[in-house]
Amino acid sequence: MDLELKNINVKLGDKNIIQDISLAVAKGEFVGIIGPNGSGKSTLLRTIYRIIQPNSGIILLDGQNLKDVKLSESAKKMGVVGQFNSINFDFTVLDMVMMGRTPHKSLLGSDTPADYAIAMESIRKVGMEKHVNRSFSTLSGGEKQRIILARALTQQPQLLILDEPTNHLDIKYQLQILSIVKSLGIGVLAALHDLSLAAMYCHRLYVLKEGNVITSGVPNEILTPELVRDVYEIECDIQENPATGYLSITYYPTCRHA
Ligand SMILES: Nc1ncnc2c1ncn2[C@@H]1O[C@H](COP(=O)(O)OP(=O)(O)OP(=O)(O)O)[C@@H](O)[C@H]1O
Repeated sequence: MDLELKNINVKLGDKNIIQDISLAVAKGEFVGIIGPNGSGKSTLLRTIYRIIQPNSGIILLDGQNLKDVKLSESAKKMGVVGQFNSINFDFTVLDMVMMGRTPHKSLLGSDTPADYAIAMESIRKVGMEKHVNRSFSTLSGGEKQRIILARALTQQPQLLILDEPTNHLDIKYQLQILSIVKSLGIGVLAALHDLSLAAMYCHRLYVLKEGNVITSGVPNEILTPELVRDVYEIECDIQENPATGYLSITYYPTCRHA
């Protein structure tokens, strides 16, 4: 499943938040969106998963205008891990993950053993199998994040939209979650804050500043100290590790400590 955005504009209140953004995610491609706080990453993703209506522009899902696709149909195809996952009811971990099957069911459809098997496999993938009967609300922030990802995996989506999926996670789970997502081999569009991880996992990056894409391309080609200075207003050094090929980024403090 591929995703294409053509000239998307989003205005919230009296402010143009997203300005004429075009981007594409091909089948099997892991695409990152980076940019400073308030640059419009979440707004763009929320527009794609239909919480926000664009003021103009077209979103195509496998060539079909998203406006013409029923919400229930796009929910089958698009899995979402959003930024805030507060819930008002107390569910068990298993209940929470089983919700991922909902788009695939008819109104009164009941859960089948196959649904449970898919949910358990997703819980195992995120390393939470010991906690299936726990109350979701008692989990730590990172554990909740892993369960929300397991719910999205249970949906068996063809496209995943992730808004800072590694928020709250320790480094082991940051690497694990991004590796799991990449191994799915489906299209992924993820807003990421950590530039080293973005460079390590993403096939391509779009760089947002004040609601505009200022550049896009292969991480090792576009991530330069000049770009980081322009976008984040900080100095850094970027080297490619000759052994791994991964980028190593050293940030310089904005003021020296005594
Ligand atoms: N409903 C709204 N009304 C007015 N402005 C809004 C609204 N929602 C978001 N904004 C503004 O839009 C801008 C972009 O916000 P957004 O959350 O998309 O940024 P972001 O790049 O995801 O930021 P962060 O890295 O901090 O999560 C911000 O200036 C924010 O204050």
